[in-house]
Amino acid sequence: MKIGVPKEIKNHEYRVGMVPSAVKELTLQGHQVFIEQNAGAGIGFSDQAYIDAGAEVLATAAEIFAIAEMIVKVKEPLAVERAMLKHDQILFTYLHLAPDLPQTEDLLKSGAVCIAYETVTDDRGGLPLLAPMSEVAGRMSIQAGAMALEKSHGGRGMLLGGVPGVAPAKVVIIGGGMVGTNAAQIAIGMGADVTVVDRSIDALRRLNAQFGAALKTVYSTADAIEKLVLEADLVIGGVLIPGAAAPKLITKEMVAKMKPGSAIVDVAIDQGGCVETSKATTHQDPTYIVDDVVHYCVANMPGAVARTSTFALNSATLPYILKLAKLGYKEALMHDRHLLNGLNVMHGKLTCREVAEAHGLEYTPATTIL
Ligand SMILES: NC(=O)C1=CN([C@@H]2O[C@H](COP(=O)(O)OP(=O)(O)OC[C@H]3O[C@@H](n4cnc5c(N)ncnc54)[C@H](O)[C@@H]3O)[C@@H](O)[C@H]2O)C=CC1
Ligand SMILES: CC(=O)C(=O)O
Ligand SMILES: [Mg+2]
Repeated sequence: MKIGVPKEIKNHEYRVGMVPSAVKELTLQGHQVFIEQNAGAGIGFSDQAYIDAGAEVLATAAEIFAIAEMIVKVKEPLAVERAMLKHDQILFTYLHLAPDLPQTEDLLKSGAVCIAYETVTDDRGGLPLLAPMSEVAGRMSIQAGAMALEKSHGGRGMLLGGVPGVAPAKVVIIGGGMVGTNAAQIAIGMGADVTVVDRSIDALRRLNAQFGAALKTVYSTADAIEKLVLEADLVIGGVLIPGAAAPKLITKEMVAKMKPGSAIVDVAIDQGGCVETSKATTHQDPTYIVDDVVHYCVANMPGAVARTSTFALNSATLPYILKLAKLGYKEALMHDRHLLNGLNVMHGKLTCREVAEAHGLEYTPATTIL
């Protein structure tokens, strides 16, 4: 198969869809890989490293989209990229379609076969292609929150761990999955007073077993969230209903009643955010203030630590890339129900129920059109 890897163009996005060693796996199996010039340059992968792995370097994204049967990316395609997609071309990347109608409409129009990393599932009920980036973003969320609490960023001027004789900051994490668990690990490590809220008792049980008395766990209700958020110095938003727009668990009224100078890091912003006052920001200008509360809502957090993130992401995606390249999308999807869960759009039809519901569009079960 001909596989194309364009350079990412989102603000401060230095990740790349494939590292040179992954390219080599593909070329050793007889596939052709085309990579855009300088696609990995931001994180130390030279064009020569890709050539040595057997890839061909092309000067522009247009050439990559024109030649490739499968496009492998990291972030959702921006409008200029969407315009280059072709009927029956495979697009394998993060999509986050539920909060993004313009992208959904463009992908439907393209006729492409769009498989979203974030809705691919596994046998243990996990999301194996979201997990590595949630680990990164969960860990980063506490760094970002610690900065937001500094006076110069609009925060209350608090150190997360406090010091002897001064109490630590209160960190409340909404959602105890991958993001929440990794946020808890770092916040506990920094000495903060940490509480995780989840609606899954199993998630709370797992967290309790992992962190013991260092972590408080609370069952998620609107009342519990309100009480905790009003006492919090830092709130981390890490909830997810796979494929769907994030539920707005923190209302603008709650935000208005939060302590002045407190901070919210809404990691769930890629699915629209779980805080009513959240709107997506960029690494260039990551925070803004509403009602004296600092909001950090960067939708591509792992892009800031792009080298770590690219290795972590590509280790997870490579087996699926190899499978799609070897079998083609029809056979690969028909033989792997977990990969099939990743199929969001195909030949002008919406095949992800949650995305269809989010936009009030027609849902077509993938098995009826494959
Ligand atoms: N901004 C960024 O750069 C990044 C954002 N993310 C996003 O972070 C979010 C979380 O991802 P993961 O942790 O991997 O998901 P996950 O599926 O591992 O965890 C989500 C948790 O939310 C819980 N939950 C759902 N509804 C809830 C409710 N009403 N109250 C409390 N808890 C609730 C679930 O029970 C689950 O434990 C996703 O939207 C993901 O796309 C992930 C990576 C990077
Ligand atoms: C998952 C996601 O949105 C990211 O890694 O940027
Ligand atoms: Mg206030």
